[in-house]
Amino acid sequence: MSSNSGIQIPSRLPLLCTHDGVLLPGSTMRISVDTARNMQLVKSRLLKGTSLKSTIIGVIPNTRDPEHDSDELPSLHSIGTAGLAVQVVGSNWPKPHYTLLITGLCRFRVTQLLKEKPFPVAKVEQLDKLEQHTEGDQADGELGELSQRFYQAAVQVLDAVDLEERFKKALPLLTRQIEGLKLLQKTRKLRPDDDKRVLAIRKGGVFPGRQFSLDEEGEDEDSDDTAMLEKKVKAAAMPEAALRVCLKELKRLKKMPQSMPEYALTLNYLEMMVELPWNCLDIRAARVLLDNDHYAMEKLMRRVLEYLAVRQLKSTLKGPILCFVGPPGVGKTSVGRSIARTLGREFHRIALGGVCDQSDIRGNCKSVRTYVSSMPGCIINGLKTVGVNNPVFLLDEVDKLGKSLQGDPAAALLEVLDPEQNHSFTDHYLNVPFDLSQVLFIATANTTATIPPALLDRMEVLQVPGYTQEEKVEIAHRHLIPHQLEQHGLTPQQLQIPQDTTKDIISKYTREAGVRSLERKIEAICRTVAVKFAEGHKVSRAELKSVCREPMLRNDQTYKNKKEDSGIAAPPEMPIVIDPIALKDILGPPVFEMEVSI
Ligand SMILES: Nc1ncnc2c1ncn2[C@@H]1O[C@H](COP(=O)(O)OP(=O)(O)OP(=O)(O)O)[C@@H](O)[C@H]1O
Repeated sequence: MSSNSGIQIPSRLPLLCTHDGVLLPGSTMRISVDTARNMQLVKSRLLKGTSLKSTIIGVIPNTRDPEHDSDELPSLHSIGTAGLAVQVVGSNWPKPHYTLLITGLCRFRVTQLLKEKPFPVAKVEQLDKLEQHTEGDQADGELGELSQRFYQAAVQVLDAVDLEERFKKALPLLTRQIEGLKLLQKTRKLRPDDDKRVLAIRKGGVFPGRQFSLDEEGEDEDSDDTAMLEKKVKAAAMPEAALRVCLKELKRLKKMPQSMPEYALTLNYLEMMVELPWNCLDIRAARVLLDNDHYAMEKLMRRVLEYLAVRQLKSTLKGPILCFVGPPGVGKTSVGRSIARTLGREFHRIALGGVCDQSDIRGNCKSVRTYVSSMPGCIINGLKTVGVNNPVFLLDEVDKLGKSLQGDPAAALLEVLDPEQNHSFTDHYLNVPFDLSQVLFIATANTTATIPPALLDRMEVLQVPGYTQEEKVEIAHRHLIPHQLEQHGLTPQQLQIPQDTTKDIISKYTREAGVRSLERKIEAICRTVAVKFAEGHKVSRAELKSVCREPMLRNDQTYKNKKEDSGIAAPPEMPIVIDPIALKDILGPPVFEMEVSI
């Protein structure tokens, strides 16, 4: 390339129109000249000229068939290649023609056609700036290096005179090229949405060794990509050992030129690792989830998270099972449900209240399987319902287990909860062992006083105390009201229950440690309002007013008159705000009076 440096083509060039090939800079081709215009050019320019300049002509593609070449000059392609006529050979057979051997020098653009006859001459602008490709030029450093590498590879192949040796030399180059293309394709498939990084890899090329970064921005994008990958690796909740391997690979990846085939392979590996469902508990995510579901349960949640974290570290842990003890309606069942959701497991509640027969736990006797009444116990039934072997089973009301002549259900439950035995739990109906070791059991009770001591011994009791009035108000507004609105197909834009109304519900209509009655009262309000909305078009406004107070009374008199006169009211105006009068209308007179100290 450096041999071409400094070439300056003349600003006017005679144009040779070709129709059977395109001359490209750097290539040499034979051109057959037989049209009148081209013959004229050869005769008067190439054969008569004596200077080097006279042997440079413009070769321009012209698709027109020479058979139909007329006097009229066809419209010319605007870009052509200046070529050096190295050889001219003439012949009269089968018809007069010349054969030119021409080497392409550089591209040019036709700026003005100066004359058409006897052959076209045009004013041209040189396009390839050959002089830029000289050594030492700052902008050309990488191109120079590229051409150097290309040259060395080409010389290697050139030196291989023996065909077998030539194959041996050329094949690895070709294979590497194909390998690189395949890797690029793979990377593109792997991250179809991330064109930027494919582009960055493509820019890097597939040459071994130093990375040819043609774009500094590309490097920045790569470091962004590895940073992103690092984040994903850390967030993938993989076990410690896997995380260590990933971080090591990531470190290697950062140092690796992306042009190396191994780069794409490592990237592939890491992408795969982050996408695997590691099924590990992300304690931080679990905390957020549990906190979102419940209010004022920090202590209980902290212990639950500790319990889950320890189980995650040691899945074979044969520790006690958790038992939530507290008054009704404080959220014991719903915490159990949230734990299942957090773990991504199925949830099943087994009501133990009133169970007094051990066959309720472990099924009817195998010998009477054919009897109509024979059936599996609640554990196997539960597993059948959820269809997986690792659900969360909530053993509700363990304190209300009974006892009868048919055997002690607590004894059967002991077997279920004992990690030493429950991997081969035998239900009498099935009569084959079933592994319960993957099931996560959580028990609930209102009091520990009536839990059989042997069972209590296997449990870690977590007290769930009742709530204060303020906590109940918060629970109502954060959880109960939004939940009930949703259940009744209502929105906060349709129904609003102010905090003062909630306080009234708590103090005048409920008397409980938990929030179950409070939830029922909110449900009653939602139900009434939902019915009114559903009947909206049939109910008169006056009727509606007797139930709900509407704060946004419209001032539009025509609207009011129209509605009141017709008696066929439009849907209630929004939002409906439940004030003390509306509350009394819906829930009736207060059930409890405020206690006043005298
Ligand atoms: N802290 C809380 N935050 C949000 N919702 C709560 C909270 N405590 C209770 N609830 C809600 O109150 C309702 C009753 O709770 P839940 O049925 O879990 O009570 P429980 O303690 O299991 O009662 P029981 O002992 O009668 O079975 C549920 O809708 C639950 O979501």
